[in-house]
This record gives sequence, C-alpha cells and structure tokens, in this order.
Amino acid sequence: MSRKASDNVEYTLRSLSNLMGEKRRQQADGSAGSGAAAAAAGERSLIAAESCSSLNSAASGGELERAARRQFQQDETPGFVYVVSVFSALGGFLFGYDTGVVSGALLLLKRELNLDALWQELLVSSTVGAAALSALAGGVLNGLCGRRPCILLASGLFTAGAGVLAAARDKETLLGGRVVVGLGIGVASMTVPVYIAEVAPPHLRGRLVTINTLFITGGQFFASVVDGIFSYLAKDGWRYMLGLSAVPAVIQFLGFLFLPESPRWLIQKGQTQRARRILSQMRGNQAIDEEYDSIKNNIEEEEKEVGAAGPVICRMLTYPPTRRALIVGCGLQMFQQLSGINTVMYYSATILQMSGVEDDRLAIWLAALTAFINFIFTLVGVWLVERMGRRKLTLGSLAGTAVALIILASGFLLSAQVSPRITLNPPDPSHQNSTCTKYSYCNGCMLDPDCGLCYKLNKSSVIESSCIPVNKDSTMKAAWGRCSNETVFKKEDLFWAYNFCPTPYSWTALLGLILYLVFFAPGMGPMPWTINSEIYPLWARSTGNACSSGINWVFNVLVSLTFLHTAEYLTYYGAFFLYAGFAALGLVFIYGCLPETKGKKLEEIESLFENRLCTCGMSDSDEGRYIEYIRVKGSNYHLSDNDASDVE
Ligand SMILES: O[C@H]1[C@H](O)[C@@H](O)[C@H](O)[C@@H](O)[C@H]1O
Repeated sequence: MSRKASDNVEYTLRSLSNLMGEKRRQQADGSAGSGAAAAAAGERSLIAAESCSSLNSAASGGELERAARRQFQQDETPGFVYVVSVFSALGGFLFGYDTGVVSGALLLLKRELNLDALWQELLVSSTVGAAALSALAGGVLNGLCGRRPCILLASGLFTAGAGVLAAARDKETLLGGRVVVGLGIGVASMTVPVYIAEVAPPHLRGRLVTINTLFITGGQFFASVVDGIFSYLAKDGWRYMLGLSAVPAVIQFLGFLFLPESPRWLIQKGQTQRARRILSQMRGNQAIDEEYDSIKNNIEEEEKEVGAAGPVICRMLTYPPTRRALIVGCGLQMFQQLSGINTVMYYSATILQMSGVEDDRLAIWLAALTAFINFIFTLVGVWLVERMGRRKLTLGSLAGTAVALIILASGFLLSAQVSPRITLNPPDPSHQNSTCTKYSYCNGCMLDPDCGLCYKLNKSSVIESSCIPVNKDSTMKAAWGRCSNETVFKKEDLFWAYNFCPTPYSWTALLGLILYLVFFAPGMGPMPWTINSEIYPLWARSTGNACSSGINWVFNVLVSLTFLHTAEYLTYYGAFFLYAGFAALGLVFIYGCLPETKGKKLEEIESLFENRLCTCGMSDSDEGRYIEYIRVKGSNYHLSDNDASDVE
C-alpha cells in the first residue's frame, strides 16, 4: 500500500556525500569544463551543479557539508510552521497547567469550602476522567470537522472552564468547571500532536510535536509556581490559580481564528485548492507538488485497499498494519503511565522531605522544583529526537527510568528496614482510640494515611518518637499532642514526618527521583505522543490518536487512584518495584515492536508495520543513516533518511 517517494514523482535520491562527491568531481574537472560536464550528465548533474553553486563559498569538505545542511534547513523551515506549532502547543500548556494547578488550589479550597477527602478526590479525578472520555470522542470530531475546529473547541472549553472555576461559589460549580476543563484537555491532547505532525516538514516533525510535550511540562511547572505564589493568599488565592488559564486559552482561540486547517485533512475531504494554498504557505519557498501528490495518491490508494465502509476502528482492527500501529501506539501510552510518572511527581515533595528538607512551607516549592526538572529534561528530548531518533530515545529513556525506579524503591526499602522504633505512646486526649498508637515501628505508621511520626533527633538518631493521627486540615502537623502546633514544635526541636520515616538512607530515594526525571522526561514523556501522531495513515489517524490518548488518560486515573492502596498492600518500595517491573515489560515490548519513524514522510510510515508485530522493531533499522534527496524538477530538495534503494 505505501510507496516509496520515487513512485510518486520524478525523484532522485542521493546522499549528501554523493552530492559533495559530484561537487568535488566538478572542481577536479576544472572550471571551464564544469558547465559542459553538467550539461552532458543531464538533469542530475544540473541539479548537483545548482545545489553546489549555492555552496561555492565553502572551502573544505566539512564546511561544504555544514553549509549544505544550513542551506537545506533554511529552505525547509519557514517561520510560519513554527508559529502554527507554538499556537497549537498552547493546548499542551493548558493540559499541563490544568492538571498541575489543582494540587495547590486544593490546599486552599479544602479549608475555605470545607472539602472532605471524597470531594478533593472528585475535583482531581473528574478532570482526568472527562479527559479520557473527550479524547475518545475527539477522534470522531477530528475526522468529521477537522483539526482546527477541534483546537478552537478545546480552547473555548478551557476558557469557559477557567471562568466557571474562578467565579465558583460552591463545590458543585467547581466540579462542573473541572469537568469542562477536562473535556478541553482530552480534545487538545489528541488533536494538537496530530495537527502539528500534519503541517510539519518530515525532518522537523519529531521536534515540533515534541515541543507540545515541552509545553505540557512547561504548563505543569508554571502551575506549580502559580500555586506557590498564590498559596500566600489564603482567601480566594485558588480563584487566581484556577482562573489564570483563561489567558493562554483566549490567546490560542484568537490565534486559531486566523490559522489554517491541516492540509492533509483538507485533501482527504476533497478541498484540494485550499489544501494546496495552505501547504505552500507552510513550505515557504519550496515547491509542494511532490508532497501534495504523495498525500493525494496515498489517500486514493488507501481508499482502494482498505475501503471506506464500516466504522474506522473496525477497519483499523481488520487491516494488519493499522492494527499493529494501534497496538504499538496504545502500548506506548499505557507504559508511559504504568512507569508511574504522575505518582512520582505527586510524591516528589514527600521524597524530598524524606531526604532531609525539613521546612514544611517549602513543600509546595519543592513540587515546583520537580516540575522544573521534568520541564528542562523534556527540552533535552526536543533536542535529541531528530538526532537519536524515536526508537533509541524511547528505549534509552525507559531503561534509565526502570533503573531509577529500582533506586527509588531501594531508598524506600532501606528506610523501611532501618525504620525507627516507636518509643513514646502518649494517651489520646480525645479518647478516640486511633489505630496510629498501635504501631511499634515507624514503617507501619508511615503507610497509614491517617498517621504521622512525631520525634526528636539526637545527632542523627531518632528519639522520643510517637505515632500520632494527622491533622485533618493539614498533613504538616499532628491532630493533637507535641506536634500539633507548628510554631511550638519547631521551637522545641521536634519534627513531624508524614508519609516517610527519617533514616540515614533517604538520599537514595532523592537520587532515584532525580534520575527518574532525568531519564523519563526526554523520552518516555514526549515520545508516546510524538510517535502516535505519525504512525497511523491519514484515514486512521484521528481514531488511532483518540484511542491511544484515551488509554493514556484511563491508565493515568488507574495508577493515581490505586497508588495509595498499592502502597498500603505492597508498601512504598513494593509499589515502586512494581512500576519498575512494568517499565521492564515496556522495554521488551518497545524493543520488539517499535520501528524508527524519524525523517520518514507520514505517507511512508505505514510500510513499517507490514511485518509481524514482534518484528516491527527490527524493520528498516537504518537508524543513524541520513540520506538527503533532491528533487529533479524544480530547485527544492529536502532531508530524509529514506532507503538508499530508492535511488533511481
Ligand atoms: O507526557 C506527559 C508528561 O510526561 C507529563 O509530565 C505527565 O504528567 C503526563 O501524564 C504525560 O502524558
């Protein structure tokens, strides 16, 4: 079904070194003879001469190569593509902001609106649940109405949700606002990567789609800073936290009133004139005939082969290449969440506290630090994706993540094994007979979400330790006793540990946390989104992305909701070892099934899934090869790592 570029148009592929060779040969032939030689060699030489003439200033071979590369890049990258990508990626920013901001807002909300644990849970999970549903529904919308209306719809939902949240007077309205925001997140999370992939030139596609995840983690970081700032505003601080997202949402909405529809979607719907206009806007000074023809031929051939009858998901499942692509796409999203990113982020403050940061007020800023590391290392991913390729980056990232999880788990294991003994059992003044006072070691106390440890330090050893119920309003202090008043207990050199046990090995968990983010953020964070945006043929792209994004959100809810129970049954280290196990399974899956898609045109990628699923990872394993191809008619040329067998 899918064809090589050479099937579509008169195309000559040749490596950059061939091009350089031609140039050198011409130079050797002498300046007078070079024109004649080019004429004799026909179109090929003509193109080589044309291409090389732009490089005349470069003296040595190395410089020539660099100059050629610069030239290619300049020609390939009109600024408009970047503008369009950044405006779309605001959807990613809002996804990150709205999922990240809620933890800080809840700290204030639970006091002001007297929220119990169930309502707090509802305000967090309703958004993620709504995102799962709307990501699935977004597939149909994308197919029927196009990418642009879906992005407009998402920014409209973000704006409306922010307005409702900022003005809310009761918890029911807040819940409504969070659901509206969640609907926006779901639609944005599946549409934006598809849209960017469809407008980007092949050699930049990975980088531009990965920018969307950079914006997600940027949104999460920005949210944690906003949480930090407005946490000092005890009354109504949450209104600013939740309402601020209206600003980027309105900017995106206004921007998209003027930005174009995806040319690929337009061609599919038969609006070819508009598609041509938009494609040439996106490609600047490039001739677009080849790309246009290739998309058009592909659509026609797809319709012939797969047919247009029946629901897309059924056609995807009965046609082996799309079935395999769907399994790979959904598997990647599932393993992203099963590696525990959101619980690691959520528990980052605890992990940092375990490692000796004692100022509780800092907790919110520590979460910002974690979000910052996640953001900065996603930037590394943007840089690496077109250098290393998707496959190597994902494999390396997941392997590192698995090792980091083992270190993180070992940190918790060590601290459980040397868990301090409870030496004081003060009587409960309320006579409620809490379970906390029954524990003999800190380890049991830390695993009980209702209890914390109140203790003193003698040099580095824990003394006078007691397990006390945690204050219902703030986990920073005990419900009663020595550790119930923050200012008093700090003066008396007492410490309060909630969710962790003070041990000399806590740094192991900190090391694990940092390594986790360093490895996860450049690869497993962005690649599932990036790869999903490119592995489906056009007719299956909306549905494929809807399913895989839906899987991402469903596993996000599952992992977050089950973490506390998993930790209770398996202990913290058990939970992190479990995530390490999932990461190891993910490694095997990705090693076997994920082919390299770097530099391929979207229309070529389907052929990578023609082999049996478990061998797709081996198909076309020409990673690292980088061959440029040049158009014969017209002066444009572009980068690709296409197969050398394509040379005519
Ligand atoms: O790719 C993103 C990113 O890694 C985020 O940090 C995480 O919160 C999301 O769940 C994930 O989908």
